[in-house]
Amino acid sequence: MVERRFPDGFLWGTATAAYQIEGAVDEDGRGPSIWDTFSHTPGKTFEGHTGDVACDHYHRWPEDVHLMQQLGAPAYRFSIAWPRILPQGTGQVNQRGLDFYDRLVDALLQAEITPFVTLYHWDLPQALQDRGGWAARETAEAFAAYADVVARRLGDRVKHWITHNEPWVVAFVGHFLGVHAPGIQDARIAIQVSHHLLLSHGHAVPAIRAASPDAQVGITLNLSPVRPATEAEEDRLAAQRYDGFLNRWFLDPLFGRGYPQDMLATYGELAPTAQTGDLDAIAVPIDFLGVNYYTPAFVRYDASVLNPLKAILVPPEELQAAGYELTEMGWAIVPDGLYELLIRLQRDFAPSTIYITENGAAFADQLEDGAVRDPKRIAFLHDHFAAAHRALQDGVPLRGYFVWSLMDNFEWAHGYSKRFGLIYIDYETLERIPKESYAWYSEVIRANGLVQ
Ligand SMILES: CO[C@H](O)c1c[n+]2c([nH]1)[C@H](O)[C@@H](O)[C@H](O)[C@H]2CO
Repeated sequence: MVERRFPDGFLWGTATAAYQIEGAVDEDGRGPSIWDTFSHTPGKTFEGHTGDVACDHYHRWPEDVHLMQQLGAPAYRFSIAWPRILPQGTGQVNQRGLDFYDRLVDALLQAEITPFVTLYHWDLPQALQDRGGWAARETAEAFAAYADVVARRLGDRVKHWITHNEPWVVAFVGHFLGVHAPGIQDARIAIQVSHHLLLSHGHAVPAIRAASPDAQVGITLNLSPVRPATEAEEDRLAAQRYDGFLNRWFLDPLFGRGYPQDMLATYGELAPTAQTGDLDAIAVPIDFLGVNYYTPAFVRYDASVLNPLKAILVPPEELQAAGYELTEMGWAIVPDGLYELLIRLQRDFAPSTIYITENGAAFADQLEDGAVRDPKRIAFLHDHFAAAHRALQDGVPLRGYFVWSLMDNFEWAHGYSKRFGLIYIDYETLERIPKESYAWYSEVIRANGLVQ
């Protein structure tokens, strides 16, 4: 008996990203990306892992589409590798790169799977980085030109487009913390990068719409409810600043409100340089908001003068001591955080449509007697699906849910040490082994709801 039934036509899916699964980094004319450079730089990734082979999806995609078909998920979110399409970032188009995605899209449609295409999931062509990368305004234009090339080739069949995956991570993990490519540690550059990413989104949307009639176009943000560590005034104010840093800095301009005044004041002379018309371009109406949710942000005041935010995240061990169960990433498991986030988005921004474009968890999956029993992932997904269902009942326009991830893959700086997949990858043989959660999710999709 289905206790929590989702609306008819609800788009259940899975998600991946090019650099994390494809491999074949030197094949068919692909150029190097900043993640090729970064992962090959000693000390940057777990045990020097790279995406050179990854899951070899570039060659094994027919098997992977078959596994999606067997799962029964009606949608699949994947990203296109800019360096396969424009190896130098601009200029000469690599037709063999377009051909790969053309074949993949046709196979998905043949399998009655709706493709959701992410145009940028962090693998900037190295040639563009050599010309300033996202810190250079020209890269925003290069992105719009890349989007145009891809949409012209696939736009007759791809009708769901995501310009960017998580501009906050690209800007602040890649250019402030420096633990993602390109490994820059500069707050001013990071804030300027966030502006150029949003600007590139604003210029890409009209290009996609022109080349892909009646398409739905959106952007995916990593968003979290922000919870103060204590009710102390300084912690509550720190949480407010962190909410501006993580959430409102992107949501406000995308929904036509410009950059939040409190954050411009907090950033002071670190604030981005914008040109006339930039904010109007960024505020181009979108058809949906993609939400990546994994865990709330628990925040406390930090007096360090080197930290303009004066707010830091509570460390995982403290959360564990406070009773939270953690995933292998050290992220607290808080399904209600998803409900809280969705209700807030509906209340404060009222997007016409929301897709959860990523939600999932890494656990210490073990292959035993040819099987992978992952009850923690089943419990994680069950409880987050239930939270999404509650939000739907409270009026949130949620139209789909993409589990991260279809298969274990290259988890950025963690390399292959963290497993998020519904399908286990044996990295020795590249064999695909569906986990118990794969069968469980298949049942949820078939029932279009939770059965208990
Ligand atoms: C706080 O988590 C982030 O929102 C986030 C988590 N994740 C992501 N963003 C990225 O979009 C994926 O490429 C990662 O593989 C995935 C799992 O780490």
